[in-house]
Amino acid sequence: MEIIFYHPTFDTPYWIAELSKQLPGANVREWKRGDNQHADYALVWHPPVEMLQGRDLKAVFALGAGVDSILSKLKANPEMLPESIPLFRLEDTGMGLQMQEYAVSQVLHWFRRFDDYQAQQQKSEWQPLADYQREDFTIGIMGAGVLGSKVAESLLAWGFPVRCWSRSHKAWPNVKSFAGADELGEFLRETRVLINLLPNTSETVGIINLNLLNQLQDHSYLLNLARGVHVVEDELLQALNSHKLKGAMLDVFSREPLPQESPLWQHPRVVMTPHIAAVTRPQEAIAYIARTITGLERGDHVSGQVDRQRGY
Ligand SMILES: NC(=O)C1=CN([C@@H]2O[C@H](COP(=O)(O)OP(=O)(O)OC[C@H]3O[C@@H](n4cnc5c(N)ncnc54)[C@H](O)[C@@H]3O)[C@@H](O)[C@H]2O)C=CC1
Ligand SMILES: O=C(O)C(=O)CO
Repeated sequence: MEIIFYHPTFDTPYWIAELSKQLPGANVREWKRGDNQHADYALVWHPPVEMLQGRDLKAVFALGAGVDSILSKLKANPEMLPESIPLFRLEDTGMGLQMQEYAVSQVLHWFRRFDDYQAQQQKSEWQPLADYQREDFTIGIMGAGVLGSKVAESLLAWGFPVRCWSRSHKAWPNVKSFAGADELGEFLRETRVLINLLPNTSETVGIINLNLLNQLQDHSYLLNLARGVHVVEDELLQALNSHKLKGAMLDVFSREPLPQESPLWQHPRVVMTPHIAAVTRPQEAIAYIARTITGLERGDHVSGQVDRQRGY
């Protein structure tokens, strides 16, 4: 079995060595420009079109959870990967735990009013504030998929009321489930902390706009862990400046790196990280890919296949 690997920044020799260990019958090689030799599987992130085009592959694996970048490249170059070749993505592989760490730490930061105490400290002000109550701190998770479910689990464990919104209803214990455009308003009405874990699709671009933010509880918070294009950044600033939103923590931006001139950098109630909420963990990802390839070779049903029509 022949496997080609391409990632612009990963430690390619490590990946090749580990994949070779876990798939003993496979010959794994780094794809380099000009390599037209046969391959059964391709493991990729931001692949050049010529890497995939015209190949008779059994499957392609995206080396991340979101497949928006590869699907947008496919839209511009449909011949890069015919529909008959399945595309897989990473399901969790250690990203769920990282999202839990991120979400829990920031929700607790807001809940314990550390943002207010930081602002007071800057004014040398010693002033205990009233506690927030959990019943006024409903967490609303948009995108109830692999990562959304992990985040919901972790916040339930801290005793917060949790609700989720997705395409179809979920039967998760102790989580109120809302689905589709018809139930979005009801989902938002009681949400105090909105956590975004939607995929980037034509239906979700710009979904977090002023109209949506205005439907949240007053003095709400936004945690964007998914993609920058979900948020209309000017409208987010309007919601912050009107104090409809008390704070926002953003891991992702419509342009990355965030341009120096963006007012988000300096906003006193915005905190940010440079797209690190959950990164691909090589060991877990390699184990998942090896397991999935083994399953595909046996003809088993395996999970993680992207529905290209749906866009995730
Ligand atoms: N910031 C970061 O470091 C990372 C960000 N991500 C982002 O997180 C996203 C989610 O990842 P997973 O949970 O693995 O995806 P998933 O595919 O398991 O879950 C997606 C969820 O969104 C819902 N959804 C999709 N379209 C919808 C629509 N139009 N209306 C309502 N609900 C809709 C689906 O029903 C599903 O519940 C990825 O697509 C990626 O963009 C993923 C990993 C790291
Ligand atoms: O896996 C993804 O989709 C990511 O955004 C990784 O940072």
